Amino acid sequence: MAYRFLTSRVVPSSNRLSRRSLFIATLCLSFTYLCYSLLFCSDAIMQSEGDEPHRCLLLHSAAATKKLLQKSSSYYCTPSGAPDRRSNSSAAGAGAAKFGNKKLPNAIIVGVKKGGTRAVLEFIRIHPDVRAVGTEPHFFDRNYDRGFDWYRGLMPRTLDSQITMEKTPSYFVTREAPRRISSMSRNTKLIVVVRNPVTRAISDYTQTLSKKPDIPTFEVLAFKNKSLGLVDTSWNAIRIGMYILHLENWLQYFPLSQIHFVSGEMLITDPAGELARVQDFLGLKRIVTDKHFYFNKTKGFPCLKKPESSSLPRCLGKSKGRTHVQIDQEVIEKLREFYRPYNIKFYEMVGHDFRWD
Ligand SMILES: Nc1ncnc2c1ncn2[C@@H]1O[C@H](COP(=O)(O)OS(=O)(=O)O)[C@@H](OP(=O)(O)O)[C@H]1O
Repeated sequence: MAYRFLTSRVVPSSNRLSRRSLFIATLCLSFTYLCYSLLFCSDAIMQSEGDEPHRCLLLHSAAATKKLLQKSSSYYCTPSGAPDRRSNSSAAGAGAAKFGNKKLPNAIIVGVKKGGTRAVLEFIRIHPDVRAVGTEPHFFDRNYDRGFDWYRGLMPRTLDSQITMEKTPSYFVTREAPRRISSMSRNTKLIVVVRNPVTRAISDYTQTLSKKPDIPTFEVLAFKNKSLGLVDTSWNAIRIGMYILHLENWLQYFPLSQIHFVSGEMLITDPAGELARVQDFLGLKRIVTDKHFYFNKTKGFPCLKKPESSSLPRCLGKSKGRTHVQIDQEVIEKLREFYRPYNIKFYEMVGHDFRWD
């Protein structure tokens, strides 16, 4: 049909060879465009506060809430670049998208920033009994005034048997977050992905530097007085890693048994092992296993073998696994010393030695 259309309208009937060439050229152009669209949208599995915004989604968003809603329900892109409105990729997820109800989350990944929170959410959401918001709602820190109906509206539809999840890493260090979450439900399950606080701080700084190249050096920001070893605990990149202090605040509202700690280091070396424990904690059947992961040598991280019913990308985006800024060994040693007593108290409290020292 297309060939006939072109031959009858565009090219004079006498020139058969050039008509055929024109038709082939049109086909090639369309195919190139299709490939480009696929590549353009295949940059990252996921977006978050720390990630670059999803380019396809930005094209389709206007007002803030609408954008968040679209982003949260649109994680992958269709080949044309239009958002694919699936919150989850599983068949059960697709069913729930039509028939379920929006519910407040049963489980929240509350921290920590740069701990590996995106990896945990993306890995757990391949479970058919889990559905999650793609982006960070920041409800319990920045958007609390919008109310629970607004928050619920961001959630994907779920069947009764499914768990609703979100992740916002800044909750862990937000003073009001534990009280607010417990007022939503005292049964909310909390997941905290923790990582060596020194590496975490460097990761945090590397991310900020990528957005604001003019900031002072890590060393200048980290110390009030370096020769005296006086660390600046008012700098967020340092403060976030004092895990025990933040945890004490959570423990005023939630029992320890309701908080699960994921090792950010083990998440990279043994993602299946960490995910097995997350599934146990959430009361889920162990469906996400080592069969779902492979180690991507180029990326240097575990990636998903195949997001179900999609052939789209399998590794996290470029903002995950950045090359860190080089920091003097002496600075690293001083920070290790600084964190040691906090780490030890944290290990004692949670009953697990994360071996950061
Ligand atoms: N599978 C896989 N792929 C890529 N990256 C992985 C993975 N597992 C854990 N990580 C580590 O996650 C770190 C980013 O943490 P978050 O996702 O919590 O960051 S953020 O707070 O949402 O910005 C990120 O930190 P950096 O390496 O410093 O970039 C990663 O080390």
